[in-house]
Amino acid sequence: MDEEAACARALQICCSSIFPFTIKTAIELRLLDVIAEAESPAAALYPAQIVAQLPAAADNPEAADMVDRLLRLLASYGVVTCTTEAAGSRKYSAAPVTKYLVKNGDDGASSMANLALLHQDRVAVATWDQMKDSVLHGGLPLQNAFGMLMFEQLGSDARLNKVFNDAMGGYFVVLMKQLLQVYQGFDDVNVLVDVGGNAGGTLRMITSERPHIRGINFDVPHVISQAPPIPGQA
Ligand SMILES: C[S@@+](CC[C@H](N)C(=O)[O-])C[C@H]1O[C@@H](n2cnc3c(N)ncnc32)[C@H](O)[C@@H]1O
Repeated sequence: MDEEAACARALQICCSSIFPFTIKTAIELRLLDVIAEAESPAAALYPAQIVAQLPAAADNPEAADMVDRLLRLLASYGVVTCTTEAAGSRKYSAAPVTKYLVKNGDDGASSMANLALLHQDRVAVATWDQMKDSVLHGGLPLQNAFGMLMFEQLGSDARLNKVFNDAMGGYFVVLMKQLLQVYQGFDDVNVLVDVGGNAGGTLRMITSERPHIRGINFDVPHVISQAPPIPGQA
């Protein structure tokens, strides 16, 4: 790596927290949903067209300009595709990654968007802030920040519990769909216990594909009390 590349890399590293918070903002504003739902997959939208379609009305006259800047950054990471016209205006369209990050895709649960919201949640940010003191003085960062372990914290904070369960309930669908297409190991299983199975989504997918299996979801009370029943299971 030459000196100029090393310097540019160091600058990128120092600014790297900007990207996950831009993703969080794009997901919260549903920018990616608007882009992904454009008339055809190849359709590209100007920032002003995207802002006009946001579920929450924007009264900031600079909203389109800000969205343009957010999306330029996301385009540099391949989250969306950016095309620049001769006059300098930019248009945005979906990239292969976009569908995994929309909240309202064809299959609402098949999204990793809620995982990004969990990892960029204010509790996560406050936890990372404790990392240095954890290294120097011991204790887990979350425990040092909030005085309790993660699953105790989830049991005492209904908002955070929902953020966590929504995150678990989205990304695994994407992964399990792919796994169930290739994995044959469930064929000879009669009873399957998912320890730490959260709301039972993984078990639901497995037992609907392999109906001969009796599934038992095992998790902590504040998760099980919110978990929907699994059709066909006792
Ligand atoms: C990282 S999540 C994984 C969820 C799910 N298996 C998945 O892959 O999406 C860990 C799960 O373990 C559960 N858990 C934590 N401590 C537990 C305990 N002592 N007994 C049962 N479940 C527990 C949590 O409530 C949470 O749902």
